Amino acid sequence: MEKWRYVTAGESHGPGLVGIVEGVPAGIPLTREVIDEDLARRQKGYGRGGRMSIERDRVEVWGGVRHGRTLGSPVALTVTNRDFDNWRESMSPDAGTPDRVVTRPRPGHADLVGGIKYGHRDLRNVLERASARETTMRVALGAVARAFLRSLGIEVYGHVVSIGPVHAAAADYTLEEIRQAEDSPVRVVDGTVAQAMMRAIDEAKEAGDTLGGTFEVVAFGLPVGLGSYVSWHRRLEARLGAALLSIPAMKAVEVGTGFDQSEHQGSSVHDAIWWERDQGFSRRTNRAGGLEGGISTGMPLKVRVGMKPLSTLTSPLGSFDIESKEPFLATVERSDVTAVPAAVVIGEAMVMHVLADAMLEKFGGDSVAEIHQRLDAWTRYVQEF
Ligand SMILES: Cc1cc2nc3c(=O)[nH]c(=O)nc-3n(C[C@H](O)[C@H](O)[C@H](O)COP(=O)(O)O)c2cc1C
Ligand SMILES: C=C(O[C@@H]1CC(C(=O)O)=C[C@@H](OP(=O)(O)O)[C@H]1O)C(=O)O
Repeated sequence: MEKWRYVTAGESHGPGLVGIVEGVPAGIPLTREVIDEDLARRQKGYGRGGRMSIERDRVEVWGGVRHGRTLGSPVALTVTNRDFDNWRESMSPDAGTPDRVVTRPRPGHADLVGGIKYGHRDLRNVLERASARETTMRVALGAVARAFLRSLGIEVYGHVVSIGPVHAAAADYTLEEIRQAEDSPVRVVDGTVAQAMMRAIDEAKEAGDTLGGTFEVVAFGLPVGLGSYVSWHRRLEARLGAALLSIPAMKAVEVGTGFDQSEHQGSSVHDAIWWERDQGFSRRTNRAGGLEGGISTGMPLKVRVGMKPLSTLTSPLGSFDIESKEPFLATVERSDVTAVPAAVVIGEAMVMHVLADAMLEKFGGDSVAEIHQRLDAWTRYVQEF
């Protein structure tokens, strides 16, 4: 069973989002400011639509934290949807006749298949939860995982690699370099491509279209030995892949130089093993992206994610009304043009949930101090292996 378990609830235009994470060790330094920082990071990014100027995501802590430290009990969080003020009637939980009924499914969104699956003839009942608004709470809970991992010397950050056709140069960035992407409106480390990315976003907007892209998430400071090859569901890349593909609009995950590896010979792909008396075993390259046999190697863990262009287009695409069965051209009032910079922060959160779980699985413990002791003993063992 998973050691780090979390659940979220809440609709996009309802009162807000709720989340609980269970399995959080005691003694982790955690404040509202730390969580709000990641929530604010998720709201940023050139190409977001009107909704982000309405929301000012701030967390409320309902349990699990006292005087800036976790208690070992479940951590319970909420975030208010400010937009709910404009939707009070439509989103009321009380009995009544729904207004603002949606009968025109957007190609590429969950509207049609969700309606068929759940028997909803008002497709608002689908889009309210399929919306990526829900990822706000994954990021809030992910900030709890960040605080836990940070207390053990692990840092997880990401950056945009491409938006539409515009690619940043490939590089093995340090943590400090990746953190600099925060100053970029498109969350890109390579500042030389930022303008071209923003131009591509402007052009897509002008054309009533949308753009996808790719981003990278890197975890620094991981010990050797998280995950396992012994069963399919314990392989760390399988767990990371599932977590990352669970983010709306994510369609591809690559570990290390994954796709490129398939085109080269083994001798130029695998990372040679090195040994030194003081340091023990290490690698001088990291094409594997920090994983071998589903187990962390101690090198930075690197995953890349491919995001599709958003489906709500202002330039219309063909669809049929589910009531009248009349064809129509799907159009909208409000949507993001691209959300790749925001998706980076959601990707970080999903990686951190997986890593928090893997750390608990390997090192157990009810308090951070206890886990620290086990991690230190393990690190000594690995050095001497
Ligand atoms: C941060 C973020 C923002 C998004 N914003 C929009 C949006 O404004 N309009 C839209 O149509 N889809 C948006 N999406 C994508 C949809 O939520 C997603 O396409 C939909 O849930 C269907 O799921 P699928 O694409 O995985 O099949 C966004 C996704 C993310 C991660
Ligand atoms: C609200 C968020 O993203 C939303 C995700 C989304 C979608 O269809 O996924 C559609 C848009 O919402 P709306 O229809 O209200 O304009 C985005 O703004 C958020 O990220 O917090």
